[in-house]
Amino acid sequence: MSDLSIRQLSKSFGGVRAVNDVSFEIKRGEFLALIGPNGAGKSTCFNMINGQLPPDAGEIWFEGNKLNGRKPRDIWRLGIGRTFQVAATFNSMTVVENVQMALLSHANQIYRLWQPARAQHRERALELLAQVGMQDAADRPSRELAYGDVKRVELAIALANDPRLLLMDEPTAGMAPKERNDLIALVKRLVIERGISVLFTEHSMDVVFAFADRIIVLARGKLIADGDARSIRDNPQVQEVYFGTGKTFRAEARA
Ligand SMILES: Nc1ncnc2c1ncn2[C@@H]1O[C@H](COP(=O)(O)OP(=O)(O)OP(=O)(O)O)[C@@H](O)[C@H]1O
Repeated sequence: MSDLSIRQLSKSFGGVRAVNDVSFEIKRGEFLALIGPNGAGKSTCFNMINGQLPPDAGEIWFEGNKLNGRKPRDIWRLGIGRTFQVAATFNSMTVVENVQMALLSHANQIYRLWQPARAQHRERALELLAQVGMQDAADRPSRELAYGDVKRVELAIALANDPRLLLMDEPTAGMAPKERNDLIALVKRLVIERGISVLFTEHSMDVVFAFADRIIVLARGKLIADGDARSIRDNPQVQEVYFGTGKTFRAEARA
Protein backbone atom coordinates (compact mmCIF):
# COMPACT_ATOMS: atom_id res chain seq x y z
CA MET A 1 0.00 0.00 0.00
CA SER A 2 1.24 3.49 -0.71
CA ASP A 3 1.21 5.94 2.17
CA LEU A 4 1.00 9.10 0.16
CA SER A 5 -0.35 9.49 -3.34
CA ILE A 6 0.12 12.72 -5.28
CA ARG A 7 -2.06 12.83 -8.36
CA GLN A 8 -1.65 15.37 -11.14
CA LEU A 9 -0.88 18.21 -8.77
CA SER A 10 -0.56 21.74 -10.16
CA LYS A 11 -0.01 25.18 -8.71
CA SER A 12 0.67 28.50 -10.45
CA PHE A 13 1.71 31.87 -9.09
CA GLY A 14 0.64 34.47 -11.62
CA GLY A 15 2.17 33.26 -14.86
CA VAL A 16 4.63 30.88 -13.17
CA ARG A 17 3.65 27.21 -13.22
CA ALA A 18 5.47 26.31 -10.01
CA VAL A 19 4.16 22.72 -9.98
CA ASN A 20 2.84 21.32 -13.23
CA ASP A 21 0.86 18.05 -13.34
CA VAL A 22 3.06 16.19 -10.85
CA SER A 23 2.23 12.63 -9.73
CA PHE A 24 4.17 10.32 -7.42
CA GLU A 25 3.68 7.88 -4.56
CA ILE A 26 5.50 7.15 -1.32
CA LYS A 27 5.36 3.65 0.07
CA ARG A 28 5.35 2.78 3.75
CA GLY A 29 8.87 2.93 5.20
CA GLU A 30 10.39 4.64 2.17
CA PHE A 31 13.09 7.32 2.38
CA LEU A 32 12.33 9.47 -0.65
CA ALA A 33 14.36 12.46 -1.82
CA LEU A 34 12.74 15.23 -3.85
CA ILE A 35 15.45 17.09 -5.75
CA GLY A 36 15.67 19.69 -8.47
CA PRO A 37 17.48 22.94 -9.27
CA ASN A 38 16.48 26.21 -7.59
CA GLY A 39 12.89 27.22 -8.35
CA ALA A 40 11.95 23.69 -9.49
CA GLY A 41 8.82 23.61 -7.31
CA LYS A 42 10.00 21.49 -4.38
CA SER A 43 8.85 23.81 -1.58
CA THR A 44 5.56 24.44 -3.35
CA CYS A 45 4.98 20.66 -3.41
CA PHE A 46 5.74 20.39 0.30
CA ASN A 47 3.46 23.30 1.13
CA MET A 48 0.56 21.69 -0.73
CA ILE A 49 1.08 18.34 1.00
CA ASN A 50 1.12 19.89 4.47
CA GLY A 51 -1.93 22.06 3.77
CA GLN A 52 -0.26 25.47 3.70
CA LEU A 53 -1.08 26.04 0.03
CA PRO A 54 -4.22 24.90 -1.81
CA PRO A 55 -3.47 23.14 -5.12
CA ASP A 56 -5.01 24.59 -8.28
CA ALA A 57 -5.62 21.07 -9.54
CA GLY A 58 -4.89 17.49 -8.57
CA GLU A 59 -5.39 15.36 -5.49
CA ILE A 60 -3.34 14.40 -2.45
CA TRP A 61 -4.23 11.18 -0.59
CA PHE A 62 -2.74 9.83 2.62
CA GLU A 63 -3.71 6.37 3.89
CA GLY A 64 -7.09 6.58 2.18
CA ASN A 65 -7.84 10.16 3.27
CA LYS A 66 -8.02 12.96 0.76
CA LEU A 67 -5.99 15.91 2.05
CA ASN A 68 -7.24 18.62 -0.31
CA GLY A 69 -8.99 21.38 1.62
CA ARG A 70 -7.78 20.24 5.05
CA LYS A 71 -5.99 22.63 7.40
CA PRO A 72 -2.32 22.05 8.29
CA ARG A 73 -3.33 21.04 11.82
CA ASP A 74 -5.76 18.38 10.57
CA ILE A 75 -3.09 16.99 8.25
CA TRP A 76 -0.67 16.89 11.17
CA ARG A 77 -3.27 14.99 13.21
CA LEU A 78 -3.68 12.44 10.43
CA GLY A 79 -0.03 11.48 10.94
CA ILE A 80 1.99 13.71 8.63
CA GLY A 81 4.71 15.43 10.62
CA ARG A 82 7.19 18.02 9.56
CA THR A 83 10.29 19.54 11.00
CA PHE A 84 9.57 23.12 11.90
CA GLN A 85 12.11 25.79 12.52
CA VAL A 86 12.22 25.95 16.30
CA ALA A 87 9.59 28.08 18.03
CA ALA A 88 10.27 31.53 19.47
CA THR A 89 10.11 30.02 22.98
CA PHE A 90 12.78 27.40 22.20
CA ASN A 91 15.68 29.34 23.66
CA SER A 92 13.90 29.99 26.95
CA MET A 93 13.60 26.28 27.83
CA THR A 94 15.90 23.34 28.41
CA VAL A 95 16.29 20.73 25.69
CA VAL A 96 14.04 18.19 27.41
CA GLU A 97 11.39 20.82 28.19
CA ASN A 98 11.11 21.60 24.50
CA VAL A 99 10.38 17.97 23.70
CA GLN A 100 7.99 17.75 26.68
CA MET A 101 6.07 20.71 25.28
CA ALA A 102 5.73 18.93 21.94
CA LEU A 103 4.47 15.79 23.70
CA LEU A 104 2.02 17.84 25.72
CA SER A 105 0.72 19.46 22.57
CA HIS A 106 0.28 16.05 20.94
CA ALA A 107 -1.42 14.56 24.01
CA ASN A 108 -3.86 17.44 24.20
CA GLN A 109 -5.25 16.47 20.82
CA ILE A 110 -6.16 13.01 22.01
CA TYR A 111 -6.59 13.09 25.78
CA ARG A 112 -8.22 16.47 26.10
CA LEU A 113 -10.19 15.35 29.18
CA TRP A 114 -7.39 14.22 31.41
CA GLN A 115 -4.51 16.42 30.31
CA PRO A 116 -1.39 14.90 31.82
CA ALA A 117 0.99 17.16 33.68
CA ARG A 118 4.10 18.23 31.83
CA ALA A 119 6.28 16.29 34.29
CA GLN A 120 4.70 13.02 33.18
CA HIS A 121 6.17 13.42 29.72
CA ARG A 122 9.76 13.67 30.89
CA GLU A 123 10.51 9.99 30.51
CA ARG A 124 9.09 9.81 26.99
CA ALA A 125 10.90 13.05 26.08
CA LEU A 126 14.17 11.51 27.25
CA GLU A 127 13.50 8.44 25.12
CA LEU A 128 12.98 10.65 22.06
CA LEU A 129 16.17 12.56 22.84
CA ALA A 130 18.02 9.26 23.12
CA GLN A 131 16.78 8.33 19.64
CA VAL A 132 18.40 11.44 18.19
CA GLY A 133 21.54 11.10 20.33
CA MET A 134 20.79 14.14 22.52
CA GLN A 135 19.97 12.56 25.88
CA ASP A 136 23.14 13.87 27.52
CA ALA A 137 22.11 17.43 26.68
CA ALA A 138 18.58 17.01 28.10
CA ASP A 139 18.91 19.51 30.95
CA ARG A 140 21.02 22.06 29.13
CA PRO A 141 19.51 25.41 28.16
CA SER A 142 18.50 25.08 24.49
CA ARG A 143 20.06 28.43 23.63
CA GLU A 144 23.52 26.90 24.23
CA LEU A 145 23.16 24.23 21.56
CA ALA A 146 25.27 24.11 18.42
CA TYR A 147 23.34 24.41 15.14
CA GLY A 148 23.53 20.72 14.27
CA ASP A 149 22.23 19.80 17.73
CA VAL A 150 19.29 22.18 17.36
CA LYS A 151 18.41 20.23 14.20
CA ARG A 152 18.47 16.98 16.17
CA VAL A 153 16.15 18.43 18.78
CA GLU A 154 13.85 19.66 15.99
CA LEU A 155 13.73 16.07 14.81
CA ALA A 156 12.85 14.80 18.31
CA ILE A 157 10.10 17.44 18.46
CA ALA A 158 8.71 16.25 15.11
CA LEU A 159 8.79 12.63 16.33
CA ALA A 160 6.83 13.57 19.46
CA ASN A 161 3.73 13.65 17.28
CA ASP A 162 4.40 10.03 16.25
CA PRO A 163 4.14 10.75 12.52
CA ARG A 164 3.84 7.95 9.99
CA LEU A 165 5.10 10.28 7.26
CA LEU A 166 7.64 13.00 7.97
CA LEU A 167 8.18 15.93 5.58
CA MET A 168 11.61 17.52 5.76
CA ASP A 169 12.17 20.55 3.54
CA GLU A 170 15.93 21.16 3.43
CA PRO A 171 16.62 19.76 6.91
CA THR A 172 20.36 20.27 6.52
CA ALA A 173 20.32 23.87 5.25
CA GLY A 174 23.26 25.78 6.67
CA MET A 175 25.12 22.68 7.84
CA ALA A 176 28.70 21.64 7.16
CA PRO A 177 29.10 18.46 5.01
CA LYS A 178 29.90 16.18 7.96
CA GLU A 179 26.90 17.44 9.94
CA ARG A 180 24.64 16.97 6.89
CA ASN A 181 25.76 13.45 6.47
CA ASP A 182 25.27 12.66 10.17
CA LEU A 183 21.77 14.14 10.30
CA ILE A 184 20.55 12.31 7.20
CA ALA A 185 22.16 9.06 8.41
CA LEU A 186 20.24 9.54 11.67
CA VAL A 187 16.95 10.13 9.84
CA LYS A 188 17.56 7.05 7.71
CA ARG A 189 18.11 4.99 10.85
CA LEU A 190 14.84 6.31 12.31
CA VAL A 191 13.03 5.45 9.07
CA ILE A 192 14.20 1.88 9.42
CA GLU A 193 13.68 1.56 13.18
CA ARG A 194 10.28 3.24 13.35
CA GLY A 195 8.97 2.13 9.95
CA ILE A 196 7.98 5.69 9.03
CA SER A 197 8.18 7.23 5.58
CA VAL A 198 10.18 10.39 4.93
CA LEU A 199 10.00 12.83 2.04
CA PHE A 200 12.96 15.21 2.10
CA THR A 201 14.69 17.80 -0.03
CA GLU A 202 18.43 18.12 0.05
CA HIS A 203 20.91 20.08 -2.02
CA SER A 204 23.89 17.80 -1.39
CA MET A 205 23.84 15.14 -4.09
CA ASP A 206 26.36 13.03 -2.20
CA VAL A 207 23.94 12.77 0.70
CA VAL A 208 20.96 12.06 -1.55
CA PHE A 209 22.75 9.34 -3.50
CA ALA A 210 24.14 7.75 -0.35
CA PHE A 211 20.93 7.53 1.66
CA ALA A 212 17.71 7.90 -0.38
CA ASP A 213 15.81 4.72 -1.25
CA ARG A 214 14.34 6.50 -4.22
CA ILE A 215 14.73 9.93 -5.82
CA ILE A 216 12.26 12.06 -7.72
CA VAL A 217 13.44 15.02 -9.77
CA LEU A 218 11.53 18.20 -10.51
CA ALA A 219 12.59 20.79 -13.08
CA ARG A 220 10.56 23.92 -13.80
CA GLY A 221 7.55 22.40 -12.08
CA LYS A 222 7.58 19.12 -14.02
CA LEU A 223 8.51 15.71 -12.67
CA ILE A 224 11.26 14.54 -15.01
CA ALA A 225 12.56 11.39 -13.29
CA ASP A 226 11.64 8.88 -10.57
CA GLY A 227 13.98 6.05 -9.66
CA ASP A 228 16.96 4.78 -7.70
CA ALA A 229 20.29 6.60 -7.38
CA ARG A 230 21.90 4.91 -10.37
CA SER A 231 19.01 5.53 -12.77
CA ILE A 232 18.79 9.17 -11.69
CA ARG A 233 22.52 9.74 -12.03
CA ASP A 234 22.56 8.19 -15.49
CA ASN A 235 19.46 10.03 -16.70
CA PRO A 236 20.42 12.47 -19.53
CA GLN A 237 17.48 14.78 -18.79
CA VAL A 238 18.56 15.07 -15.15
CA GLN A 239 22.15 15.71 -16.19
CA GLU A 240 20.92 18.42 -18.52
CA VAL A 241 18.87 20.33 -15.92
CA TYR A 242 21.78 20.29 -13.52
CA PHE A 243 24.34 21.26 -16.17
CA GLY A 244 26.13 24.41 -15.09
CA THR A 245 24.83 24.30 -11.51
CA GLY A 246 28.06 22.81 -10.17
CA LYS A 247 26.39 19.48 -9.25
CA THR A 248 27.93 16.32 -10.61
CA PHE A 249 25.65 13.97 -12.48
CA ARG A 250 28.13 12.37 -14.84
CA ALA A 251 28.15 8.59 -14.87
CA GLU A 252 31.83 8.59 -13.89
CA ALA A 253 30.94 10.41 -10.66
CA ARG A 254 29.37 7.18 -9.42
CA ALA A 255 30.54 6.10 -5.97
N1 LIG B 1 4.41 32.59 -2.95
C1 LIG B 1 4.89 32.68 -4.18
N2 LIG B 1 4.55 33.70 -4.98
C2 LIG B 1 5.01 33.80 -6.23
N3 LIG B 1 5.86 32.91 -6.80
C3 LIG B 1 6.24 31.87 -6.05
C4 LIG B 1 5.79 31.70 -4.70
N4 LIG B 1 6.35 30.55 -4.21
C5 LIG B 1 7.11 30.05 -5.19
N5 LIG B 1 7.05 30.83 -6.29
C6 LIG B 1 7.72 30.56 -7.57
O1 LIG B 1 7.42 29.21 -7.92
C7 LIG B 1 8.57 28.56 -8.46
C8 LIG B 1 8.89 27.33 -7.62
O2 LIG B 1 9.38 27.75 -6.34
P1 LIG B 1 9.73 26.75 -5.16
O3 LIG B 1 10.12 27.59 -3.98
O4 LIG B 1 8.62 25.77 -4.97
O5 LIG B 1 11.02 26.00 -5.73
P2 LIG B 1 12.11 25.13 -4.98
O6 LIG B 1 12.37 23.97 -5.87
O7 LIG B 1 11.70 24.86 -3.59
O8 LIG B 1 13.38 26.10 -5.01
P3 LIG B 1 14.64 26.24 -4.01
O9 LIG B 1 15.47 25.02 -4.18
O10 LIG B 1 15.34 27.47 -4.54
O11 LIG B 1 14.09 26.42 -2.62
C9 LIG B 1 9.67 29.61 -8.51
O12 LIG B 1 9.67 30.18 -9.79
C10 LIG B 1 9.24 30.61 -7.46
O13 LIG B 1 9.73 31.90 -7.76
